[in-house]
Amino acid sequence: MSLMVPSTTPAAATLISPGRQALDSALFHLDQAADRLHLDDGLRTMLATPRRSLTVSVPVRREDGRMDVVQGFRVQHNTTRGPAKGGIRFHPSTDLHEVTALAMWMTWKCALVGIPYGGAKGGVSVDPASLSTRELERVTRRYVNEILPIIGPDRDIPAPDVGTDEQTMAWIMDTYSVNAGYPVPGVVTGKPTTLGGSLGRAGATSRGVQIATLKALTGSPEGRTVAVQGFGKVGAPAARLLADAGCRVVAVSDATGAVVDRSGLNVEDLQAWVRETGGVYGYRHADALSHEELLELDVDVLVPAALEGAITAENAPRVRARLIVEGANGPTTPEADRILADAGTTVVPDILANAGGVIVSYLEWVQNLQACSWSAGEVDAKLRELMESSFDAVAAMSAERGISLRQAAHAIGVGRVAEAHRMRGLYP
Ligand SMILES: NC(=O)C1=CN([C@@H]2O[C@H](COP(=O)(O)OP(=O)(O)OC[C@H]3O[C@@H](n4cnc5c(N)ncnc54)[C@H](OP(=O)(O)O)[C@@H]3O)[C@@H](O)[C@H]2O)C=CC1
Ligand SMILES: O=C(O)CCC(=O)C(=O)O
Repeated sequence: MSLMVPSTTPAAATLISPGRQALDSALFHLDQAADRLHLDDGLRTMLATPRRSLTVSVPVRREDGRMDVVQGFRVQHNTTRGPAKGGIRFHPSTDLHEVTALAMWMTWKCALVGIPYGGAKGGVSVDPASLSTRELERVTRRYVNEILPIIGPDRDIPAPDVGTDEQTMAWIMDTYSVNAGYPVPGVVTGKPTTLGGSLGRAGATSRGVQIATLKALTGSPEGRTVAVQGFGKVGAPAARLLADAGCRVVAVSDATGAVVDRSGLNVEDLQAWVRETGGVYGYRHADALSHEELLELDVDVLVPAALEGAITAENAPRVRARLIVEGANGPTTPEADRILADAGTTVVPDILANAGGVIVSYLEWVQNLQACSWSAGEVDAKLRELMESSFDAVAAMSAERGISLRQAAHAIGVGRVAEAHRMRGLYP
């Protein structure tokens, strides 16, 4: 049984919303893994269907007194291996399909790296840049109040994603705790360290991207050229860490534009420019290029670290990077994957490459539950161990079975969740 039919032409893809395309991709990869694992139709359907999906209306009182209403979502895709876990995204194009896809990827990711969680994701269809800090706080608190009955340290633990940050997590912790009547730091991860956040969480996803890149690059990273799409919480520290490891970061982009310097960007200086001006656009010490050109640069490594659907059937034939390390979730469509595989390009898939964030979220949650705190070195050592062992398991299966790293990662992640279903007897 096939769970879906992916759109096969670029023209067809443009008729479908980005969220629906992301969900189609997620279902396509599940389908492939289910075939490989010989899962029966009932189990396949269970794994394709979210356990719980909540859509809420979030009224926002604007500074000028107007009242807007935006949509919010929390999808718990699976809770068979443990409480649901996953970030909260604030973005204007977020919809239920996108959040469902992202929640499903969280399930496989947590299973793949062996942490005791299911998968979830949340989102609010709002542009955070268009709101004042007070409006943002009101949206966050109201959204959390609406999803309150289904979250909690034993149920579902949110974290940052696109458009949210440590401050958002602090408001979530506070809103939940005020309702509970006592402080509940373990309800959310990615908090400021003053509220029980873990050392190392802020850069954890990027550190994982660095570890995955260094594992995937055969030979020394020295002088290897890198382009990074997205210069936010994942992309900017990833660029910096890859430069620290000896790579030459030649181009980065954000929503404002893209910049290139073949002799190597000074990432720290560029971060200072972004803090000052709000984006990479106009950076003095580099040339401008288009968003599309960045993805097609002749570089050793491309790190997509923005949104889904960046590399498609349309632009994949022009992608020249030999290695793609997916900092973002779902940046490569299944059609693009096939084109890249035929061209001999290695893709380290999202559920492996960007797992550093949820790994350190898990470490933060464990510290919260035990009321203790670990040093930055302890956290980094555990992160490194889990990233490297997960990478090795995926690479070994890929080599053994002659399948892509993405297919191997999904076979392991989906296989572990399917096995947990069988053991619990949820599927008699
Ligand atoms: N934060 C985390 O811990 C984790 C995040 N991820 C994934 O990583 C990705 C990025 O998340 P995160 O860094 O947290 O999000 P942020 O909101 O911090 O950053 C997103 C970045 O993408 C940029 N961007 C948006 N649209 C484009 C575009 N068309 N071209 C180039 N850049 C663009 C934004 O630019 P601008 O600032 O100008 O809007 C911003 O620099 C997402 O896919 C997320 O799901 C995965 C695992 C964990
Ligand atoms: O840290 C977490 O719990 C989740 C991070 C996340 O949203 C992701 O890995 O996509």
